[in-house]
Amino acid sequence: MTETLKIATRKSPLAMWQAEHVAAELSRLYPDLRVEIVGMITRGDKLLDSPLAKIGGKGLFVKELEQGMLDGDADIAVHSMKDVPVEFPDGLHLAAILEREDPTDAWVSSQYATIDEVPFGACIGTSSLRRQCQLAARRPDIRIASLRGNVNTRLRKLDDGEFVGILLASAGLIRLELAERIRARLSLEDSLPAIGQGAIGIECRTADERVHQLIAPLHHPATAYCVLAERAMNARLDGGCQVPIAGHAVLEPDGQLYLRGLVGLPDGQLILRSERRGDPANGEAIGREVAEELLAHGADHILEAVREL
Ligand SMILES: NCc1[nH]cc(CCC(=O)O)c1CC(=O)O
Repeated sequence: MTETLKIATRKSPLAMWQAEHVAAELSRLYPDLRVEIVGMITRGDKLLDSPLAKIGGKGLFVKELEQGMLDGDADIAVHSMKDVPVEFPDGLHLAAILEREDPTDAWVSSQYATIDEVPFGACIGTSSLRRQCQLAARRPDIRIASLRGNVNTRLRKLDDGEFVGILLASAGLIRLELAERIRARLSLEDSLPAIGQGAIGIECRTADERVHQLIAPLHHPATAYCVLAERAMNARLDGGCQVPIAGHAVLEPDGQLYLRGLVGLPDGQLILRSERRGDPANGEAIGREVAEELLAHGADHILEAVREL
């Protein structure tokens, strides 16, 4: 009998692309394996227009996929690491992290090549408090309007003329072959990315040895060191829901892991930053240290204030 592996995924175009990417990699590695994609509609997809922070955060996009794996309807779930909650349910874990795509935030606009060219008081679309906070710090005059929906919906709202430009993850645009819409990639100094941005993760049953062996070659250790450091920082900050937290790690040419973290007020009036370098093997400790320093400078007060908004 042919061996089968079932991939659970959300049905948004980006999620489907990511699941198909993993399916293609697995088929290339194992020509005899039958790979099936099981598209699921999550509560988060149904509630796309409500403020996510108020209805339970990002976990809403993964619960159905996790139940599918626990019930045996699927073997793995493919996620954007940015959207994977800190905790996993009993019986499931994160088993592989793929090589990271461009981690930057992208400026998308038909009118202005850079944000610096945007006229005083114009309106830019983003629903990310993290992007909003860093943008407002640079350009306090700019009006920021909420922008929800999948990548294609957001681009349509831009084209409808609601905004002079919008901010999106470069990785999503590149994967959907929309890279030509990127007018500028924001530097890590101007817009520190979200934890896990640009990386894809594979979740599976903790006890499933067969699946672990199948997906092991997709794991990219350098990306994993960085993403696990970012996630350790996020876990210590308790940044589960939609909060203005940024964190990005890189491996430097000398082999050191370099993690930068940021917590800010959504209006950009206050931004706390911290950074650390160290051995990638200690990435999670580095993440906790960056979080501790942010907390020592008052990050907990910022996060508490934001949760009450
Ligand atoms: N929050 C939705 C989401 N989750 C992952 C990506 C982009 C791809 C990635 O970061 O891996 C996006 C879209 C966006 O923020 O523009």
